[in-house]
Amino acid sequence: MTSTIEPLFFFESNYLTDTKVYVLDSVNSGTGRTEKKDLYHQILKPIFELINVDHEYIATTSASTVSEFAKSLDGSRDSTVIFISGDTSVNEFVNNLSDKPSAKLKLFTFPSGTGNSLALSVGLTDEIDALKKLFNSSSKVAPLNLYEVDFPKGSYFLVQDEKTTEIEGPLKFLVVLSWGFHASLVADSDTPELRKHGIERFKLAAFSNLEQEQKYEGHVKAGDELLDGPFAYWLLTSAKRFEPTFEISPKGDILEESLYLVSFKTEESPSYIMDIMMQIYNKGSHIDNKNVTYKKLTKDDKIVLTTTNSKSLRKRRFCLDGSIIALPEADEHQLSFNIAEHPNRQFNWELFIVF
Ligand SMILES: Nc1ncnc2c1ncn2[C@@H]1O[C@H](COP(=O)(O)OP(=O)(O)OP(=O)(O)O)[C@@H](O)[C@H]1O
Repeated sequence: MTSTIEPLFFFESNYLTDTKVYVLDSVNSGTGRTEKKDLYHQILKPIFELINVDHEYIATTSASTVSEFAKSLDGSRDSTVIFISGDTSVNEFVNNLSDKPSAKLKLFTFPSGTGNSLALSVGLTDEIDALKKLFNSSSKVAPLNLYEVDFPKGSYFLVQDEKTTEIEGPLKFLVVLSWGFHASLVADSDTPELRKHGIERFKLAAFSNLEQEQKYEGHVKAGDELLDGPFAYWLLTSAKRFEPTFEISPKGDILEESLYLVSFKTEESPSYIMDIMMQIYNKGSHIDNKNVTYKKLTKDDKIVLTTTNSKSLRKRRFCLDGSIIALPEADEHQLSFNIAEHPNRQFNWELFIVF
């Protein structure tokens, strides 16, 4: 009898020549594009022309370009999609792939958004560093793990506090699903005014949230543990860091099929949230704080979150890789999460990350 051991990742040098190549430039990501700050036109296009990389360039023109592009992929060929974006655009792409075709999809992510947790998680820390990796013959490819969340019926996307699309089925996330303080600051920072500040927008929104009580009532069953709220902070993540120095999950490894629950309860003290945020910035030392829950969850763990007293909009907003989702107006809700058996699949597509 023979047995084979599948490697976690393999070296890959031919994704620019052997697959159909797309460059998806999400032009609103980060602080946007200007004539002087335009990675594709200034750097990538001239190099691709020089070395004859046949590719299709798509620049977003609206909030639906990413999803329309994902829906348009027909799966007739394996493809490589190079994202010049942040995490939200990658999430929108994955969640809008069509359920008919089947092919392999390799994703390469330039860290061109605000948070860039996915790119950071595979060591792509800045655009120039990522550019070197894109052309490096010893780049690696690994399965891109996706996690599933089932929102209550009637939940909807919220863009700049306005209701947009209603959610029709379970959604995938790649790096983070949050509630509480984290979701609130991401939601509140999504205004044209704050977006001009780049990564600082999260800090500005964080300070205004710190002036309000952070009390999100409910409980979570995570594996063999039942944790009672009210929570100030609550999230599930596969990533190690959300920003270069914001080490939310020091034991996290995006290449593993696992999530970490990071949460802490509401306290009376005026400074407890800031103190824990500083510990996160201090090499993730919050995981040693007895008030912080830090728990690894794998595919055998059932995760169910119940929210209570959650009628007010601020209490029922969630962040899905940067997108904001609101639950319908009701006192109580249940959300379930799933770590699948083959987490790098969306319908019949097989997804990989290049780094
Ligand atoms: N021309 C456009 N008009 C309106 N919305 C756009 C346009 N281009 C992109 N978008 C949307 O803007 C968002 C950009 O999110 P993305 O994650 O790429 O960047 P970010 O928010 O700066 O980074 P991060 O998610 O890492 O914090 C996506 O929802 C995308 O669909």
